Amino acid sequence: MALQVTAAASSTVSSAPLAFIPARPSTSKAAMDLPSSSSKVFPESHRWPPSDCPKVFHNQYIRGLELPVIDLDEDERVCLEKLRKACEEWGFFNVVSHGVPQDLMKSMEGLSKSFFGLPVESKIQATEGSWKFRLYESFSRKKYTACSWVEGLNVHDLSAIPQIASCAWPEQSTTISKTFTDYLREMDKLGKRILRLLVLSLGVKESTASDLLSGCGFTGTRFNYYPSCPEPSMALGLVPHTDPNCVTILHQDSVGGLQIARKGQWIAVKPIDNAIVINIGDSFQAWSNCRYKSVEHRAVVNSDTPRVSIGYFYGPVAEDLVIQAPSELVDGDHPPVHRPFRYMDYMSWRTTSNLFGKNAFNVFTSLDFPGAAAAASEKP
Ligand SMILES: O=C(O)CCC(=O)C(=O)O
Ligand SMILES: [Fe+2]
Repeated sequence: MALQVTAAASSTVSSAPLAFIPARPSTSKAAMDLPSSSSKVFPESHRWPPSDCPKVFHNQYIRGLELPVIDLDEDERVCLEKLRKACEEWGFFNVVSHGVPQDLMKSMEGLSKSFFGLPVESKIQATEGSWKFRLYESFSRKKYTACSWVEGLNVHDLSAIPQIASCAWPEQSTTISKTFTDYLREMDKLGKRILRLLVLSLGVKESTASDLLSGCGFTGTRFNYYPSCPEPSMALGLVPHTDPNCVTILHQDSVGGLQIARKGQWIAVKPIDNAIVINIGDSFQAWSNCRYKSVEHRAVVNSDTPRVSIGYFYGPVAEDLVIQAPSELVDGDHPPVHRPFRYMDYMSWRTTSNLFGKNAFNVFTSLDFPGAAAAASEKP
């Protein structure tokens, strides 16, 4: 059975398959290939096939195609209406008056830059264990032809904070642990607040959504560092993808590089001072019965200025939470689009599937899943 969402997603710009070559260099090989960011040599390991290369510059913003801005201090009814429109039309928006102290955001940005500025060996040493340090690699070695122009630090376990702080900044580890913890607490508060508003903006009562609201929390955070790149038009910072969780909170510096797929083109997102970018993840798309969609996005790089971004992923943490649209969102005009699923199963599927971009989600949640599973084992 053809899925509504599959059809919609296939019209996005990024559905063009990224070339598939199973063998990829190991992390250390990729690191060895990578020149220091000041070098003018572009390593072949990072050259993407022309069809995947970005044609829109990091700062090629289009007037009139800016992300909606939601002021969280506005009257709740007005805010919900704007939110609904932003989610239906974009799947991405900026929030202002979000309550996260500006100095905390700047401190975190500074810490992130300071961490990525450490020698490679120190970064690897400081992140052994539950921190996963990804060095110039694509999300999955199996899936992609080339490495991404990014260093990424993924954190799934908050108890690792003191370890990284004491390895990376032995002299100030207590203060730095506190900054990390305070920051993540603020992100958690914001994630909770946004998820509730999203539910209400769909006209669903909080009580109906209680399983979702109480079953979501921190599913991870990722620090991205994109060094300046001698050949940005042949490189990708992050490959096109959707986020699997419910709500992503993206804090970026002022350089620019985030691009989102919209109506067949890539739109460069202009950073706004003190604003935070929010996007809908796959799990919320499923819960909303596809009223709100997760949107493919990517990061491009530039030749002048390194960039940092910090993604905070808020989503299902309760193991027994089944992601399923509430009855208010299913009717004759809105038949069920996705099958119910558990987040952990979806995450396992993502790591083993060969599908790119949003296709992994579309196939995994399709209502005729057994047939779709066979399709997924084929090369895209
Ligand atoms: O750096 C960016 O702008 C995008 C980051 C992102 O999409 C992610 O970490 O999932
Ligand atoms: Fe993302």
